[in-house]
Amino acid sequence: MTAAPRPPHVLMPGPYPEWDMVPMQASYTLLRWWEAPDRQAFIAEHAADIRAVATRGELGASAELIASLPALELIACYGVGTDGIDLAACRARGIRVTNTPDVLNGDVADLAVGLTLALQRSIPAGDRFVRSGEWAKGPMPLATRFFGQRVGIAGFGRIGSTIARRLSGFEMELGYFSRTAREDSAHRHFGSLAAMADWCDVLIVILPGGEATRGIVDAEVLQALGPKGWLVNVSRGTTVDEGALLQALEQRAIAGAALDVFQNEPRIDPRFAALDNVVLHPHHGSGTEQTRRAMGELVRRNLQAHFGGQPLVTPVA
Ligand SMILES: NC(=O)c1ccc[n+]([C@@H]2O[C@H](COP(=O)([O-])OP(=O)(O)OC[C@H]3O[C@@H](n4cnc5c(N)ncnc54)[C@H](O)[C@@H]3O)[C@@H](O)[C@H]2O)c1
Ligand SMILES: O=C(O)[C@H](O)CO
Repeated sequence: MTAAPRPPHVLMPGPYPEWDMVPMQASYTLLRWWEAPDRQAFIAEHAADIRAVATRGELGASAELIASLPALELIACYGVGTDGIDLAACRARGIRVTNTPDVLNGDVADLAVGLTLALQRSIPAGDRFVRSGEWAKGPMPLATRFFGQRVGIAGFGRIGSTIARRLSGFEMELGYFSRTAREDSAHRHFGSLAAMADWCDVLIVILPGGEATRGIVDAEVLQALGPKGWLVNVSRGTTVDEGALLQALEQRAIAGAALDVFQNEPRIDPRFAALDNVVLHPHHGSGTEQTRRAMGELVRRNLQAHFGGQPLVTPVA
């Protein structure tokens, strides 16, 4: 009697929600790397068997990890941003990569709009004002009107265009920054981020991370945004020059910022917490149960397609 084939070995740098772990465990030999006391020894022990890595956006897959896995065929990312995965190393070896696009557009767009509202209408500050009893001493300072502003969206892809659709209900004048103008959009196109920052009241950043966009929101862009301008970043911490941003916030060279993403997450620069012109959020753009379930399902469909010899559902490479 021939032995049943072994379920493919899948390395997980970090866990997924239980509702994903249970079905994945039933189909694959899951290697729980985050639980290994000696991570290097763990890889050395299992490297020859590992055919897939099921990672998360913030955990990625480094060139070093990829090089240490000779049997690797697929990296499936739970998240749309693949800047943490060394795509060049994957392409060089024909390793396929998948992500979870589209299913999270609505949630990330909602958060971008919510953060902008929270920032300009001082919603977290209002909550603190009521809780602390300050209200009994007098009214809260006036906030800034949200509707009817000029909003510039940097990165006009799946999520950026969803943000634009959400904002059209708030009577905004919209512009977007991208390398080429989109024929399917009537909004104002900017080929220069600084020019858009100069034009808009609110700059929402939803570009991919990675080398091409590193520090693209720099001191010049912040200066163009100016003391009445607001920054909202739901992209990656790397797209903003954080030193320049902290200085601009501390000196009120911009009005304020709402940030879902930071450099050095989750141990962010403590200077942010001392500011009263920021709204801070823990990288939770897609963080609803509905969307996380859809993301997990898409990861599993990609793994299933790969090991079933079918075309990948959402390939990146
Ligand atoms: N905060 C969160 O929790 C969260 C959640 C999901 C996605 N994200 C981030 O949002 C990013 C965008 O996601 P998406 O699905 O909309 O991606 P997308 O690929 O559909 O859109 C990105 C857009 O940016 C443009 N672009 C890329 N490089 C550029 C450059 N150098 N200059 C100008 N434009 C450039 C692309 O042409 C594209 O139109 C992801 O890569 C991820 O980093 C964050
Ligand atoms: O890119 C994404 O989907 C989120 O930021 C999580 O990595």
